[in-house]
Amino acid sequence: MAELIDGKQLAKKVNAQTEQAVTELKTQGIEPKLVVIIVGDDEASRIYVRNKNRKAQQLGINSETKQLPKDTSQTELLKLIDQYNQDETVHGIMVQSPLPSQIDEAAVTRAISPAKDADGFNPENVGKLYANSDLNFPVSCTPKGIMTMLAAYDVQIAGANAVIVGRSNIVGRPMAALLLNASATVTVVHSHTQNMQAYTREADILIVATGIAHLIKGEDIKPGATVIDVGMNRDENGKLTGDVDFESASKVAGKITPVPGGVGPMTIATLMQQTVELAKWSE
Ligand SMILES: Nc1nc(=O)c2c([nH]1)NC[C@@H]1CN(c3ccc(C(=O)N[C@@H](CCC(=O)O)C(=O)O)cc3)C=[N+]21
Repeated sequence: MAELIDGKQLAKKVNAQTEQAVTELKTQGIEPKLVVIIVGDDEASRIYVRNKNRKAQQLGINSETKQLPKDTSQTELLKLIDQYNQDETVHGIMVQSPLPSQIDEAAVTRAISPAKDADGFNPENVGKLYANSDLNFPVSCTPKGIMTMLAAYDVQIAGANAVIVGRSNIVGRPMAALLLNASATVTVVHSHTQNMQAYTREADILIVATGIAHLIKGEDIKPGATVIDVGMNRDENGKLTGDVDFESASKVAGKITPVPGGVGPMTIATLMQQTVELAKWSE
């Protein structure tokens, strides 16, 4: 049986470090502040945002949620973002997905100041990630949190075959860049890939981020591989399940993340960590 990569437990450790960093910043007169903007009333979004606020409060991070009506225009949203860009008490800004159809997500990511980009989605920061910059800059929290998980569980990255299933801007692409920067041999497979299993079966590190429940089964995994499941799918009963069939996969993998209790808690912990980093870098 595979070793469990316990995201919930690791998130606690990361959060404890963040809390410590917040205490230190406050002695220098800096109070880290995160602003979360929600447009509309998506049920899942509200739950995530409530969890984020609770976590921020626990760690001493000042968090403000700005709830906007679902018919908010793009112009109004961009104007609000600009106000937060100018506000010196704000260190991190994020706009929760999904957004209503009248709003262009790419325009929103461009509008958030790169120095306050809590999600790391601004193209300037994405460019630094791809260029393997050694400057300080924020990175998408889910893949950044996964790198923390791999390090904490002593997963060898340099020279490993890393296969990423999914090519989203939020997970697949930045994950590929981070692993390449850490000297893995990186392959990205996606919906147009022919014979996906031929790739996944060669992966020493397999990251699955597709939104397709149970896409990856034990037979698709190289024995002993590290399997990271980014999926967050709700089944008919509202139960959370990943993109990996944990039952069969955990018999083949060497290390594996559960859902829930894997990548999810690390995403939030990384968002908190990154907010504090943004505050630190703003000095
Ligand atoms: N701009 C933006 N940035 C985001 O980072 C972002 C977003 N929009 N929109 C929505 C998604 C989703 N997301 C999650 C984070 C943590 C859990 C999480 O902690 N999940 C727990 C359990 C949750 C449960 O049981 O419902 C777990 O996996 O153990 C889930 C989902 C961040 N997102």
